[in-house]
Amino acid sequence: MTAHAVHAVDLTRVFASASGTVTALDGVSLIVEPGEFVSLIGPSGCGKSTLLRLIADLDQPTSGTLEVFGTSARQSRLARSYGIAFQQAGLLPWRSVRANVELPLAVAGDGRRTRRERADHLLEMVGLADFAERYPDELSGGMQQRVAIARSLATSPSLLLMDEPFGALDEMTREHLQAQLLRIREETKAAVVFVTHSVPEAVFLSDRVVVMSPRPGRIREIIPVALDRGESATDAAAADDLRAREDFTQALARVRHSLHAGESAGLGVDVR
Ligand SMILES: Nc1ncnc2c1ncn2[C@@H]1O[C@H](COP(=O)(O)OP(=O)(O)OP(=O)(O)O)[C@@H](O)[C@H]1O
Repeated sequence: MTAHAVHAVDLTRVFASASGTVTALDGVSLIVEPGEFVSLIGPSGCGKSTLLRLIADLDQPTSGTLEVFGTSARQSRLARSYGIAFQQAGLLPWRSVRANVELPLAVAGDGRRTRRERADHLLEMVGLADFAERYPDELSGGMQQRVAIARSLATSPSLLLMDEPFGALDEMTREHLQAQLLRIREETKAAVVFVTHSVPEAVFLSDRVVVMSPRPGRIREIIPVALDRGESATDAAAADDLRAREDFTQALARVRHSLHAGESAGLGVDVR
């Protein structure tokens, strides 16, 4: 039997601070299957980033168990099973675009030629082949984010962890990158855990939307999204059609309803 991409059971994370303790996650259980796209959505402070950081082994749970591809999060990190992209692209300004994408491969000890071939392939994939020699501050925000996504794919991860990667971008760029992400995911077959504040973004991208609630951070509901996305990954008109379709707007309504089910829900969430 193939291992789950992510298998979290009863995860709790309590932070101690001068003003008391904060239960960022309380009894969170979640399975993400290989190749599955799962979004985490919920009001500010409901623990989305905390959950992502635990999966990435950037933080440790207070209690509960967590496996990534059948091993500990730490082993999975060491095996380079996942790539990470955050809201800020986090590129190194003194390295060219290509050198930024090559960085994880350089860290892993890959040779110069392998690195270059892989980086050029990934830049092609995100539509930036002509910008390999440029430097990050010569690129727009959307282009920088595409470089960050290319970099997160450098080691061919089976899991992508993305924390609001399009959060700082304008609506047009955002929708364009959502389509690119759909296509990249089709090509790489990677599982994705994707944190967002946008209901339409979550519905457009996900196989399942995990709705979370705060204080303490819990999973309120997991909503399956069964949409035939057709050519949306490659055809902007098809993506527009999808966003106007009744099954799409019904899925939006379903997620919004779940978000609003709690008294404090809706805060910090884009429910347009
Ligand atoms: N290192 C930390 N020390 C203390 N408290 C923390 C720490 N990290 C997170 N928290 C608290 O844990 C809770 C969950 O935070 P988290 O960042 O996971 O929420 P989030 O859902 O990602 O929020 P947002 O949507 O605003 O990014 C919050 O109350 C936050 O203040």
